[in-house]
Amino acid sequence: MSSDKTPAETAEPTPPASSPAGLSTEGATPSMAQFLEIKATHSEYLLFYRMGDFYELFFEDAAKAAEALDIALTKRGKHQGVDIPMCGVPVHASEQYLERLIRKGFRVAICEQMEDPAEARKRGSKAVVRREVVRLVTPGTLTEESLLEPKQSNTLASLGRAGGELALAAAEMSAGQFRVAAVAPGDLGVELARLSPSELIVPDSLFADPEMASVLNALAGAVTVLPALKFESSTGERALKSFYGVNELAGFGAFSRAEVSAAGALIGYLELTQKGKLPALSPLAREGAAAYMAIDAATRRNLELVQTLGGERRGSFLHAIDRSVTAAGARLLAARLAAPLTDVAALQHRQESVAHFLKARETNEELREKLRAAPDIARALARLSVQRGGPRDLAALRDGISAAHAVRALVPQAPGEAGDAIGAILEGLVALSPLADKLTHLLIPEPPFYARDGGFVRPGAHAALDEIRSLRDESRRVIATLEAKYRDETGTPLKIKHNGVLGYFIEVTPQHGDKLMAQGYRHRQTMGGAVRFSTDELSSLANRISQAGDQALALEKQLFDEMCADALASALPLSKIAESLAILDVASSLADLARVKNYTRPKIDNSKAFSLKRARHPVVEAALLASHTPFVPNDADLSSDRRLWLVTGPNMAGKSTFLRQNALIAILAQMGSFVPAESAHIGIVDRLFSRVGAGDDLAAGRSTFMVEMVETAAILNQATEKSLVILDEIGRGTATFDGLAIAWATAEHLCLKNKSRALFATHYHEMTALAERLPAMACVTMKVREWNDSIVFLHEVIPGVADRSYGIHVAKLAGLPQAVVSRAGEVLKALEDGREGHKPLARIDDLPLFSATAPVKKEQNAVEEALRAIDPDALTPKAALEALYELKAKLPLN
Ligand SMILES: Nc1ncnc2c1ncn2[C@@H]1O[C@H](COP(=O)(O)OP(=O)(O)OP(=O)(O)O)[C@@H](O)[C@H]1O
Repeated sequence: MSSDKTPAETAEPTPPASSPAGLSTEGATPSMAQFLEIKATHSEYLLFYRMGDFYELFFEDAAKAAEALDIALTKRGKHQGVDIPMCGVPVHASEQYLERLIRKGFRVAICEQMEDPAEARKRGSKAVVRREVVRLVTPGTLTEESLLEPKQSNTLASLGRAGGELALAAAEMSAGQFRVAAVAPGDLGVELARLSPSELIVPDSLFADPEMASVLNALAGAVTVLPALKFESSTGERALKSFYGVNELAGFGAFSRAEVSAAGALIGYLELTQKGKLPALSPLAREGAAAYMAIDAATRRNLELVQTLGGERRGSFLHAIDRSVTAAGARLLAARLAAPLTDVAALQHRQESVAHFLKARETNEELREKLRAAPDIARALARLSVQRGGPRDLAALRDGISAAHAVRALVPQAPGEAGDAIGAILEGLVALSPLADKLTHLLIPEPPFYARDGGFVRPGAHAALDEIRSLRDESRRVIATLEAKYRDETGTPLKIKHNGVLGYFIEVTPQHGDKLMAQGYRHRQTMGGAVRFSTDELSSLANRISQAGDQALALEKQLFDEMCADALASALPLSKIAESLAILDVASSLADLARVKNYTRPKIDNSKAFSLKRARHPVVEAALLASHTPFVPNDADLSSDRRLWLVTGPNMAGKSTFLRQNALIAILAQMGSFVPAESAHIGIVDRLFSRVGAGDDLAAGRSTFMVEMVETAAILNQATEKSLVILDEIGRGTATFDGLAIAWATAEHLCLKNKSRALFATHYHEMTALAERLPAMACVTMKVREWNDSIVFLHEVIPGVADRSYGIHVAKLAGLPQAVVSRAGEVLKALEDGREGHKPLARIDDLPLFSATAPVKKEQNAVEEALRAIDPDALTPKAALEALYELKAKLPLN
């Protein structure tokens, strides 16, 4: 058996196995046994098994991968008498296949050949090539450019529990960050929503804990369950100490056992997946509690912070405010959006730098030009640190350092208060000239991705390499001369060619073959249309060429390793440069945003103020701009004596837009950005809640109303005097009186118990009566104008109560059949009269049936018509629910 055959090829027939799962090694050949052993220890991974130029997958792995990748599933040999399913991907194109598998939620173990087949044969003709798993590819441990979204960070998180406490650690492998924080059980969902990890490792004991189920289920495919043993704090402490090469962890801070458990398990997982090639991570930093505005997952989703409800980035809040010019800047902006600060001083610091670049407009524009040229230093460095980098990554460092130089020369030290803020950023832009000089000297301007084929060292940069290369090139010229000489000698139009199997050879058409044979040329191969020969002279020349090529490659590889070592020795200053460039990009892009969109600097303090003048919704404003419609700015003032605003008004009048714009502005302000308003004064918001619109959580088996109530419960249980709460049409999903009662009690609780600043939009006009009993509640409404039996929305928030709901007008605008609109008008009148003391249903009974104004059949047709017009495939769950409401409304009353 050849040492490099697939295990399947050499399997001896034995009784058929009942299933490919749980395969035994009984009767297996040595190479099959090797495969099965490796697979057994990586059963939860798809095993990419290196066979020459391919990664091959067998058994169930092959079936799963072939389906996921849409590639051919074949068979290769038999195991215990049964065909072995097999598929494979070429090594050189494996990244693209990996990407697809990872995106589909698979985890992959890469198993390489650790020696040459020839070496294995030295141990005996039946020896198997040594193979080892060199890496486990999981969503949280990716570094490849093709596997990562440039503008999205990729966080690996770890959840630990010890002594009844929980802690979350998070590492950004591709940016080198590493943090840990204790977390209260009730805040776990919020913290995970902020981190939004690509992968969360949890001990099996926690995973089995029913109290964790709803939080962990929300992360679904991102959760990796590991044995609780891996989370022991003593093991964790050892892992951390050895990772940082220290005797004591105290130098990094005082960590609780839960924190050590989470952080230590994370390092352990990196060791497991990276097989010793550990990334460079910053010293473990402990995050203080309450450093960030708490925003739960539902609020993030409802406010469409980073993606719309339909899953698009375009149309999201982040998309509307992102004017960054580098991928690292975009990631930092997203991180700031995910975690708005609660520290006034830190926010003022951020505001100062935005103000500085807003004032220095010309510098800012030049700065943006320079930043645009800055490559992604952090990700290049991460790849190099786990030995997956290439010359292109070294060039990224070279160009990054030079961009940092250019930026430093451009941005002068700022005067006054901005001085501290700008100074702190510029400090990170260290010169690193020796490294930059070396990389510039050695690398060609645009080197290839991989080092394996060479060709990236600049000609003239290294004398010994130049010499070998010229020898190689010279020999190629000698071959051309040789060809001419042999043509003369033989009088044939022979050619000297090269291929991977024969190397260099002489080729003639068959009619000239005998002539060459007669002249003593050495015959090598006869093909259909050609005969191939060689000579001693050609062989020795070919040898020289190939040796020179090998030598050149080895030398380039050595130079590459040296450059990598130099770069990694400067990993810390390099990540500082990367960080400073990203901070500059964010400051300068927020300044650009403020200038272009006319944003203003909010006053931020620890008061409970929330006062905005002429404020706008960043996303709706941008959308309206596209259709040349002006956005109507609105004020908001939620000071203590009118901290709850009850917003009434017809559908489509702009209530939701108004509610959301206030929440978004609070986030913007606490990101350190300027805000879309004429003036703003915001007292730090500790928690932001938003309950808007209807959305089924069918996957979790909860109805619309249940979701609404769960979210409302979370708000009422957690909102504080410093929180901001947005409630849109609470109670809509149930019977009118129940809904009104719940909305009523919720508003009372919010105003009197939570005492939060709150905006409460409702269609229950009855609730405005609450204003008399709640002095801190104010009633506002959306201004509309009636015109020719129709209404015009003015989108202006004014004090007062909507006098009517105009639902029927809106229905008419939406194209409800005229007969339905008229009938609804009659019913409405009867209901309204009913409020004045008559029995409404009796009054409706008194009305002539629909048939009196329009034939019933016609109305049934209207429902049918509407049904026919619906394309279920094109509807979102929300739109479907709304369509259902509309359909019900179209039914004739009986
Ligand atoms: N301030 C504004 N200026 C200009 N147009 C606006 C403004 N506010 C809202 N609009 C427009 O009105 C549309 C409807 O707004 P919105 O969804 O906020 O209404 P609503 O009162 O919440 O309606 P519903 O009660 O049906 O949810 C928006 O899509 C937008 O185009």
